[in-house]
This record gives sequence, structure tokens and C-alpha cells, in this order.
Amino acid sequence: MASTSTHGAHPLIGFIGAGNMARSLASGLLKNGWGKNQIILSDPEPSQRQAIESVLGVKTLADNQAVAAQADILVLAVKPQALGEVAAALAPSVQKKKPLVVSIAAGVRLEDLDRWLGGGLPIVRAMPNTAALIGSGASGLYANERVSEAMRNQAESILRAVGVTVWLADESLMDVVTALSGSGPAYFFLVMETLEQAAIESGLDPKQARLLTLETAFGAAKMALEGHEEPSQLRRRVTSPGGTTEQAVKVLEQGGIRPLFKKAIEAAVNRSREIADMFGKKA
Ligand SMILES: NC(=O)C1=CN([C@@H]2O[C@H](COP(=O)(O)OP(=O)(O)OC[C@H]3O[C@@H](n4cnc5c(N)ncnc54)[C@H](OP(=O)(O)O)[C@@H]3O)[C@@H](O)[C@H]2O)C=CC1
Ligand SMILES: O=C(O)[C@@H]1CCC=N1
Repeated sequence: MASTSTHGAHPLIGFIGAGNMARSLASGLLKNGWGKNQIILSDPEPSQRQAIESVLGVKTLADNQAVAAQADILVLAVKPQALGEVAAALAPSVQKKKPLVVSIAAGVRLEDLDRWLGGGLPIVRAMPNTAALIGSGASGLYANERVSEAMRNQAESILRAVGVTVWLADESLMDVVTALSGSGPAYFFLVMETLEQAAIESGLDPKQARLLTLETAFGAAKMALEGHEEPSQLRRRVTSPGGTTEQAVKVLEQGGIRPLFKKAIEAAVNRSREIADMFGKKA
């Protein structure tokens, strides 16, 4: 096994749960110079483990405790509803090993996770998004007070392997990040679906409608990311006075696109809080 040093230069990173997110992160780490022998994953499903071993070439185990007993950094990547039970079972191992814990579970607060794990641990909470699968993710991070500067850098380097990261000033902002960038890909997919369908209904060939929709979304995102101008300014540049865009944007504004998105974000924020309360009540 790679290293026995705690948080040393070549730490061993263990993933509990080897689903989509854990695989994306492990794959991102490998592309960013981590060695295959620095990564280990546990998952109950044999076919899942076999697939990971053959695709990524990293070790997998069925036993969560065996991973937790050796990992310097332990990434918890099971579904939020499973985390209470999984974390409580890991408590003896993590209390002995004292790893840096990184949780990517949506809506599980640090305080609850720390309690399930037996208390006193350095924990970073992260909210990535599905674009981590292709290395274009965006994550919010928040650390508890036991996380040192070096540990923050370690946690950040894991999430940065699959995209950009921002540190939050307050844990409650995780709910906003979940609503914005965690759920956000779904909003853009919905807009793509809607535009494509409208173009088809206006007579365009479906394949052409798909291609033009996706390339338009990509081109707009790329221009905005280049950062030479604000998105509002870029929008104004497309909107010729008396032209076509002006009419479409007017319909969207009059239809309440801004208050509608505001309401959508608020609904997601509220649900994130509800989920946190629901899981937090579990012993
Ligand atoms: N998907 C997304 O867009 C985002 C997800 N997240 C968070 O990431 C986490 C993982 O999500 P995702 O990868 O999508 O989900 P997946 O369902 O793909 O991954 C979870 C994995 O955990 C395994 N698992 C279940 N029970 C246990 C157990 N007791 N011990 C070890 N492993 C277990 C599952 O196995 P099996 O399939 O056999 O049950 C599965 O392989 C979640 O907490 C989610 O909130 C965060 C941001 C965005
Ligand atoms: O919809 C959800 O609850 C999760 C969290 C962010 C993305 N998917």
C-alpha cells in the first residue's frame, strides 16, 4: 500500500461508496498525477468493484472499515440517506486512524457527520456537481475548525481534480451552492430541452435542432467564461435594437424568467435545509 504517513506527501485516499461521483474523483486524481496505489475504494457491489479495478486499475474492497483503517484522507461518497449508518459503523476505525474526512453527501451537516463518526475529526464538506464526470465540475467547500491549512489544500486538490472550487465563509451557504451549481446542470439541461423542442415545433430537423442548441449553449458558456465582459453585456451585444433577440428576451422577461429562477433557487435552498434537518435528526 502507498503510504502509512498521516497527511504526508503521498497520502492514501480512501473512498467509501464507489458510485458515479467517487469514480469521477478517482479518475480526476489519476489524471492529476496521483498514483494508482494511492487510491482505494469500497463498495458492496462486486460488479461495481470489478468495473473500477479494470477501468481505473485501482484497488477496491467490499469492507468499508478496512478502507477507513488505512486511509489518510477518507472521502464519504454514499447517498445522504445511507451516510448516518455508514458513518456510525466507521467510527471505531476513524477514531483510531484520525483521517481528514471529506464528505460530498448533499445536505448532511458537519456537526451531524462528526457526531456519527464519534467526534473530534477534521472534516471538509464539499458540494460538487455532475459535470465532475467530465472534469468540468464546480464545487463549494466548507471546513470545520479542526481542518488545518495543509488539510484544506489537500481537500481542495481532490475537488480541483474534477473542476473549479470555491471556499464558503459559512456552512449555511452550502444550501445555496447546492441550489446553484449542485442542481444547476439540470436547469441548463431543461433550457436546452425546451429550446430544442420549440425549434423542432417551428419546423427544424431534430438533429439540426440538437446540434445548434448544444453548440449555442457551449459557445455562450465559453464566451462568458472568457470573462472579457459580463453576461448581461454579452446579452446586450446579441440584442440588436429592433431585431429578433429583443422580441424573444421581451417575452422571457414579461413571462417572469427572473422571479421564476429566483423562486426555483429558493425552493432548492429550502429543500436542502429540509434534507439536512431530516438526516441530522438521525442518531
Ligand atoms: N450526482 C450528483 O449530481 C451529485 C451527487 N452528490 C453526492 O455524492 C454522493 C454520491 O452520489 P452518486 O455518486 O451520484 O451516487 P451513486 O449511487 O452513484 O453512488 C453511491 C455508491 O455508494 C454505494 N453504497 C451504498 N451503500 C453503501 C455502503 N453501505 N457502503 C459503501 N458503499 C455503499 C452504492 O452502491 P449500490 O449502487 O450497490 O447501492 C453506490 O455505488 C451522494 O451523497 C450525493 O449527494 C453531490 C453533488 C452532486
Ligand atoms: O438533487 C439533488 O438532491 C442532488 C444534490 C445536487 C444535485 N443532485
